[in-house]
Amino acid sequence: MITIRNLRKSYDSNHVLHGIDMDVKAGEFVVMLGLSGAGKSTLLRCINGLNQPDSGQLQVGGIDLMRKHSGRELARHVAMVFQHHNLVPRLSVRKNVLTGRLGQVSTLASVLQFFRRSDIALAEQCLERVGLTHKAGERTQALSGGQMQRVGIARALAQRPQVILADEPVASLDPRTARSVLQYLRDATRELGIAVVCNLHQVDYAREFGDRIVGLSQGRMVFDGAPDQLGDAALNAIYHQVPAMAELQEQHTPMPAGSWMPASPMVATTGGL
Ligand SMILES: Nc1ncnc2c1ncn2[C@@H]1O[C@H](COP(=O)(O)OP(=O)(O)OP(=O)(O)O)[C@@H](O)[C@H]1O
Repeated sequence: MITIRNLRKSYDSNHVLHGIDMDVKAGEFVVMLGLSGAGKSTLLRCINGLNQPDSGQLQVGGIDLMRKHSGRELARHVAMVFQHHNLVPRLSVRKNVLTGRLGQVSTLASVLQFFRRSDIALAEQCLERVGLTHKAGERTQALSGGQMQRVGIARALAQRPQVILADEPVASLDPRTARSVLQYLRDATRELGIAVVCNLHQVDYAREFGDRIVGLSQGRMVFDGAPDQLGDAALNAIYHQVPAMAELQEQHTPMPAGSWMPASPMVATTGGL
């Protein structure tokens, strides 16, 4: 569903991604971990077409993003779930979910907010998936933060995407609500066979919800494996800046599953992750 090879991205002289390799399959829930500034959001923005990579290969749902492509077509394949949900507070919950269909109706219909019956039925199904059928007619601004994030997930599902990218979707939620939101996201994506890449800062949630975890450090992939392979060594590689890593990665060999780049023995162990 997503194929990334030797992907590089700079902002002027700031080299942010240094040759990323990653494949994500349909139905796979991949959690991406990394320190602030590691390049996680930049990678997501490359996958959703907002950032143009400098070089490498990037294919999403059969679309080659390194070539000229239609943004509208890509929007049909890729949906986003944001940290601050990006909903319209004064609109009803149902209408917010229906905005997920706007990219798939004509421009006139989208300006007039004219939706087909099938779109409305789909919005209802998506709300049911996140347990919010009873809130469909309410103004979105009356919902709790966790409920709003579930509306954000329903809106993403209403796009019928092949890929969902979630950028710190539970950063502003309490632990119980955060778990419930991640559970809804994971269940829906598994049942619908959607490929998910979800940036998180919480290692516990990554272990609990990820089918697979990838770790980014200074724009390099330093871990790619199953949750039970994410031990101290891998956490050191992800959360500490290790000088030797740069030289090792420059050789650019794709990482086998479960592998991590060794941390320097000089680096202290991570605490409070
Ligand atoms: N639009 C931009 N223009 C210039 N530099 C940018 C831009 N977006 C990100 N950067 C830089 O790219 C680097 C990686 O940022 P990015 O947001 O991808 O990191 P991140 O891992 O997602 O961090 P966080 O966890 O804090 O969101 C940082 O040095 C940042 O300053």
